[in-house]
Amino acid sequence: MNIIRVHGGHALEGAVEVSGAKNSALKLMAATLLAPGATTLTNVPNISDVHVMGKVLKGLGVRIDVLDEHTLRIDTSTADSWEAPYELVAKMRASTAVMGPLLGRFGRAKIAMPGGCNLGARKIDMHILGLEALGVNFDTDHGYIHAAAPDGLTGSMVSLEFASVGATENLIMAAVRARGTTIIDNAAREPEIVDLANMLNEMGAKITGAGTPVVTIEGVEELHPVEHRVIGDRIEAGTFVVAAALAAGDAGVEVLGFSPVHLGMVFKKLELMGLRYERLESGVRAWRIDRPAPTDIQTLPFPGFPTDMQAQVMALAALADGVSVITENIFENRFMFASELVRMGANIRIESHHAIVHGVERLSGAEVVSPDLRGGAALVLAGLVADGFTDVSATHHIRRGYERFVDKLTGLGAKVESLSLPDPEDD
Ligand SMILES: CC(=O)N[C@H]1[C@@H](OP(=O)(O)OP(=O)(O)OC[C@H]2O[C@@H](n3ccc(=O)[nH]c3=O)[C@H](O)[C@@H]2O)O[C@H](CO)[C@@H](O)[C@@H]1O
Ligand SMILES: C=C(OP(=O)(O)O)C(=O)O
Repeated sequence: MNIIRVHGGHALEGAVEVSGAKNSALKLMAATLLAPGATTLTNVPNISDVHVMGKVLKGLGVRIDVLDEHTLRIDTSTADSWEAPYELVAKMRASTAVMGPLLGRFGRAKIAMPGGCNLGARKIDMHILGLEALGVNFDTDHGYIHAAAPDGLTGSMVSLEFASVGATENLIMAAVRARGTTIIDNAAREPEIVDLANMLNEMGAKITGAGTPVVTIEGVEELHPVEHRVIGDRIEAGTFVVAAALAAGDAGVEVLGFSPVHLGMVFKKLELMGLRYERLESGVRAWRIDRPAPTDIQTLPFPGFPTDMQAQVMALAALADGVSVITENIFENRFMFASELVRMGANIRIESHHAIVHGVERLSGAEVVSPDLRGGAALVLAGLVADGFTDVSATHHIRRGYERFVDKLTGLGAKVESLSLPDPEDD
């Protein structure tokens, strides 16, 4: 059993460089399918989700050369399959991001139905409705979605019921090769979507409005391979900013390699909780908050407060001087880590999609289970300031999205170790 053991009470100092954004890199990798030839992606995070997307692409006949730890040369000229199998989609839902590119390239895709995951049901009905508007027929059997556009894709007007990140991305990636113009209304505005549109435009696509609620895509005949740098990971950055808010020494901690503009609402809420920070050329320096003020947060699509930062900020609110209310509007199961935080002495009551967090003066180290990616990271953060040590298990969730998390924290002066312990189930 792999665990992360965190010894509380060690002040953080120095600088940490964040990796490329998981949620950008995965979609950029999928988008390379649209440009036959070799695209080079730099600043790719070395995380397990990227390895899964690599397997998905290889299964489609793509060749991937790892030029260095963060640089992938992805040659899609040999792609000859359009199937994303169950074993990979079940491991990582973002595998469904190949649907739009496969439709754009081959006019067909066979994708395992993703099913639910530990964050909730996570349907893909909006992806399907949007692609149907572009002329795609869907059929499902034996757990697979068969998508086909026998007459090619045709540009259309698509209004999304909700600003879904994945649906917006799949639609953009299909529409770049459609005949005519596609307009996506109520599109998601996340920075990773802007990164995707930027790369596609470098490849020869004609996309305007990415980062706004109305994205217009004029279809083109072909796209060509490029070299593109993945943007810095705003969620990894936000995680380290919360680490600083909990545990930085007097000199503060520098979090580098991302754009603070991508975390506007997170900084606004953290400032109201007492965070002091200064902008640097490629990041921020942040200081510890002596005793955080309580907060009132609701997760929303960008530029609202990101659901992917909710758990980390709840770990901070657990130590606030008062009662915080945190409302989760995006994923129904995203409070699972709260009961683990309660094992560490937090006082949290969940009422439907609201968490009422009564701040306590101290947390105490305990054995806890990482229920998902961000919940796991939040438990490690809580361990930084808990009395004694905290053992966080199910660390594979954390490796999905954090490159060398333990090393980066250790580099800041935290006492954190990766350990392999005998599994109690084996006794
Ligand atoms: C790999 C990746 O980029 N993941 C991010 C992406 O996930 P993802 O792209 O899956 O998130 P969406 O924005 O699509 O989902 C938002 C909500 O809409 C629902 N929904 C979505 C599509 C659909 O067809 N039908 C439907 O009901 C989902 O179940 C969820 O409740 O955006 C989320 C919201 O910012 C982030 O938390 C994830 O980190
Ligand atoms: C929810 C997340 O990712 P995914 O959509 O890949 O599950 C996340 O990055 O916090």
